[in-house]
Amino acid sequence: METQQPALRTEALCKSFGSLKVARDVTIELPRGARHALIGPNGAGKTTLINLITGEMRADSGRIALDGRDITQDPTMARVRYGLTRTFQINTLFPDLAPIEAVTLAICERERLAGQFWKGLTAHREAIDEGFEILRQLQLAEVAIRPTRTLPYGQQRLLEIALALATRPKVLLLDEPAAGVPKGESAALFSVIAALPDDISVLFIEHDMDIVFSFATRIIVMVSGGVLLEAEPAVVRSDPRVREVYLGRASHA
Ligand SMILES: Nc1ncnc2c1ncn2[C@@H]1O[C@H](COP(=O)(O)OP(=O)(O)OP(=O)(O)O)[C@@H](O)[C@H]1O
Repeated sequence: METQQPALRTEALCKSFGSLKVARDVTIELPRGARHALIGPNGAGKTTLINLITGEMRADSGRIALDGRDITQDPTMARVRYGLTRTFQINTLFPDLAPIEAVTLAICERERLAGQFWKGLTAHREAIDEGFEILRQLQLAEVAIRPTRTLPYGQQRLLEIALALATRPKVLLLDEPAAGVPKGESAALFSVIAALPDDISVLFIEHDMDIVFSFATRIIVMVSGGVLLEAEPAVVRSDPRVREVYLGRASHA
């Protein structure tokens, strides 16, 4: 369900490295429940935009609002507390922990950061129950107690999303969530992402156009640090500028 207040809005974000402009007046909106893809050729500025939104990189100018709250000046950890979470292109998991251990730890960390010091077995029980519920959402319940290193890579990527969900995000930024996953398994991974609850808005970077056009409800096309077009998949597919700079050039984004 979309409401008037977007879950995330950036306004005229700019960032330069010396003379190289990597973000040019980037204004985007993510409505509640969005499943938006961010695409563009290599070096277009997609990961940079995610870094600017999370606060890992500071914009030279522009504003960012999460659920109407201006977070432009807030550090990354505060943004996570307000509900803005990301995943990375590379695997950042602990190989010897089981998924339920990793997710439960992430939940306990969230509670600690929120200033609620959990005491006693009941509280831990609640964290474990919540952890199982998250793993169930990501179809990982059956492998909950296996060491992470023994899981197929696609399930490891889902576990990274599970850890992100442990922060209770309103907005989830996924930087190539299927990177490294065999092509035949990406669609299954994206169906799980698409089926996340509607109160989580998702922006994902993905190079595989079949996946993008199957799972994105809208597509933001970036070129040279700027937004070329933001539209529904059918409009993006038939836009001559997109074909020229991007789709017609190569299968790799
Ligand atoms: N810390 C940095 N210092 C200097 N230049 C940088 C830095 N980070 C990114 N860049 C440059 O900014 C531009 C955008 O990079 P970015 O990684 O955001 O592109 P991308 O669209 O995510 O590319 P890819 O699809 O290859 O991941 C590139 O020219 C890159 O070399």
